[in-house]
Amino acid sequence: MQQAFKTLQTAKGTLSQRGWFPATSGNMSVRIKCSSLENNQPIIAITSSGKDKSVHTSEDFLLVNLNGDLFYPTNLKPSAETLIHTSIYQLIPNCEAVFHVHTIYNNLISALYGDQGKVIFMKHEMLKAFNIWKEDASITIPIVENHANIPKLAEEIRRVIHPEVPGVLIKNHGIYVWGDSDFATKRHLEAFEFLFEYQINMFFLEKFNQT
Ligand SMILES: CSCCC(=O)C(=O)COP(=O)(O)O
Ligand SMILES: [Zn+2]
Repeated sequence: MQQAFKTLQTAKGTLSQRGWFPATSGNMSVRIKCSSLENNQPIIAITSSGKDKSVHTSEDFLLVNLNGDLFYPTNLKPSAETLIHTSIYQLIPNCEAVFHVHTIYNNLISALYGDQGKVIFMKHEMLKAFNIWKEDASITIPIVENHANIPKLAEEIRRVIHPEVPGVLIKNHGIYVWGDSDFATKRHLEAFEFLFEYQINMFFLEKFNQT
């Protein structure tokens, strides 16, 4: 448990320094290795709800099972989006960590391509960060509508995610990213954000050249 909280704290510090958790947005979780805590059922460590992620406190993380039931410490409130995390762990084999951030670039991409329900990136060296090494490499990231109702949003996400692509965009909200370790999840998130920033800059460059 202590190791999981430490892992989350380190990643939270790194990503918050980049401004990827504005206005208390975002949340993170990792799977707990020693799951003997409650009848061997899978357990995740997840961020508390509504915290300033740039500040470290003793109340930043807690433990829930894959039904989202809180069991340690019981005085804290888990992320409002816990159901999205637990859905991803349930559906994606080998998922060990899930990070969610709201950035300007992932919001712009979701707004630009949301109506198509997906955005495709092709022939970028950065696709190797997703272990795609083919000459004609591409990745298709699903985009779902945002819903204030989290069970409805989680259901939308469950409908589109699959093991080949470790992320899903939520329109005008943010991105959920996962991997088979916290290291892989961070690498996937950085690669997605790189591609989004590239695409938005390319979009405006092309517009500028047309004028
Ligand atoms: C301004 S943040 C709105 C809620 C949200 O989308 C989010 O990612 C943070 O929710 P949490 O309960 O995990 O703090
Ligand atoms: Zn969010």
